[in-house]
Amino acid sequence: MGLLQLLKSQFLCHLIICYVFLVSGLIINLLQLCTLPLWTVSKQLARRINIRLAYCITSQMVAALEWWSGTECTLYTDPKSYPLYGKENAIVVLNHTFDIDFLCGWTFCERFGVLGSSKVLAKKELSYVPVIGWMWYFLEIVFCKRKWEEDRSMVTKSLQKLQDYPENFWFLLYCEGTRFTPKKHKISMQVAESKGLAKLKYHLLPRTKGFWVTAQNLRGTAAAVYDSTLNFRNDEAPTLRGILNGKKYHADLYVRRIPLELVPEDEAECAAWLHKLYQEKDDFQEHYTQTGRFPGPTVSPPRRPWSLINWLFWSCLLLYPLGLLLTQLISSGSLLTIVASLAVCSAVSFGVRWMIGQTEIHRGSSYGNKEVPLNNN
Ligand SMILES: CCCCC/C=C\C/C=C\CCCCCCCC(=O)SCCNC(=O)CCNC(=O)[C@H](O)C(C)(C)COP(=O)(O)OP(=O)(O)OC[C@H]1O[C@@H](n2cnc3c(N)ncnc32)[C@H](O)[C@@H]1OP(=O)(O)O
Ligand SMILES: CCCCCCCCCCCCCCCCCC(=O)OC[C@@H](O)COP(=O)(O)O
Repeated sequence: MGLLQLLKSQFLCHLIICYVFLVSGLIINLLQLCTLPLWTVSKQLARRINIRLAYCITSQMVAALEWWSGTECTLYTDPKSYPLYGKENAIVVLNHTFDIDFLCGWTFCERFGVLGSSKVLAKKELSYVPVIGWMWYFLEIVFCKRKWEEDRSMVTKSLQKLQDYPENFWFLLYCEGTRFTPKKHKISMQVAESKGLAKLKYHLLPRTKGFWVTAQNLRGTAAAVYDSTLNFRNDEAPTLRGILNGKKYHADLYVRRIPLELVPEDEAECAAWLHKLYQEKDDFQEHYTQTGRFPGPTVSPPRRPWSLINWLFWSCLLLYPLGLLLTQLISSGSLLTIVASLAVCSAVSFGVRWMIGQTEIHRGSSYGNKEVPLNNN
């Protein structure tokens, strides 16, 4: 293990990175709160400011992946579609298989200049996560309870609000609705069988309602669906803890650009279209398993310096007062202040561990885990 690698694996380094992330995140959340009065005066200006503030948070995590861990991201795509990425609004359909698939998504957003503005149909529970979840309120992220009857009108309203969004965005949909586990896969394949649908080997059965409502409400706003299939080389199982430890992964992403006009408007036809899309995605994953690559030509969109610059900025801003504080603390020699400081460090460490836990599949929800009574007619 090299010296740099040894340094990256040190708990103290992680604590410093997490301190910068947490404190800068809370400061940005506060600044976002201060933009509230602006929404009534100039909604578009408030949105543009919030896009930039959100970028300051999410790009720190992207910087950890790109610059700290040095993870490589390769894109497999049609060269004719490539120039359009980042220049139009799009609905992104991505497999939900890895702890950090969302972070790879963010990384591609960063490379195409849409990181601050990108959106997702996210489960309501994530809105309570400090920093990220609070930031999402101001980004007009669409939340769902994963109960269609309750979600229908709220999701529709939130999507309609995006029709006059001032900057290009990608709207991410994990149609599987939850992350892949063998148990959830087994249950969803029982549902597939009962519906007479072909079985999938690498994906859960997609939930079609969210996709249909998104396609319907973003027609005329989004130009295309980006069908995206992600995998990692050498059977890597990447985690956020691995990224913090400086572990380098190799992400491969296959993207097909499908004009939104090709997605049927009728709900049942749209559902059938999505099921067929997932069967194709499954074939791509099979191809990857057999050959170690996706079909078609590759490009490696270059990493941009902005995520690193932003990270260095916040580190300098927040580590200087921390250094001063620690020096004063040690020179004061007061046992009480030292104990209080250790308690604050433990709180930061505990808080961040809890947040990292949100990204771990083995701590995932029970959604899709329960056997459903099947109608085999
Ligand atoms: C490559 C570039 C990447 C770009 C990235 C861009 C942007 C990045 C931005 C942000 C990144 C942040 C990342 C954060 C990630 C957070 C993501 C999440 O929180 S995922 C979870 C929430 N999202 C979803 O669930 C979306 C998909 N779900 C749906 O669309 C659902 O339909 C719904 C709208 C949520 C409603 O949920 P509900 O449970 O009520 O679903 P349904 O009505 O569809 O379910 C009933 C239906 O399904 C059948 N059924 C029953 N059991 C199963 C099963 N196990 N599997 C599949 N289907 C099942 C059941 O028979 C019913 O069928 P029918 O409709 O025919 O009656
Ligand atoms: C600079 C780097 C510092 C890193 C240290 C701090 C890390 C803090 C990380 C907080 C990240 C919070 C964002 C969580 C996004 C999780 C996305 C996700 O994958 O959600 C799962 C849902 O889709 C489905 O849920 P399940 O039904 O599978 O359950």
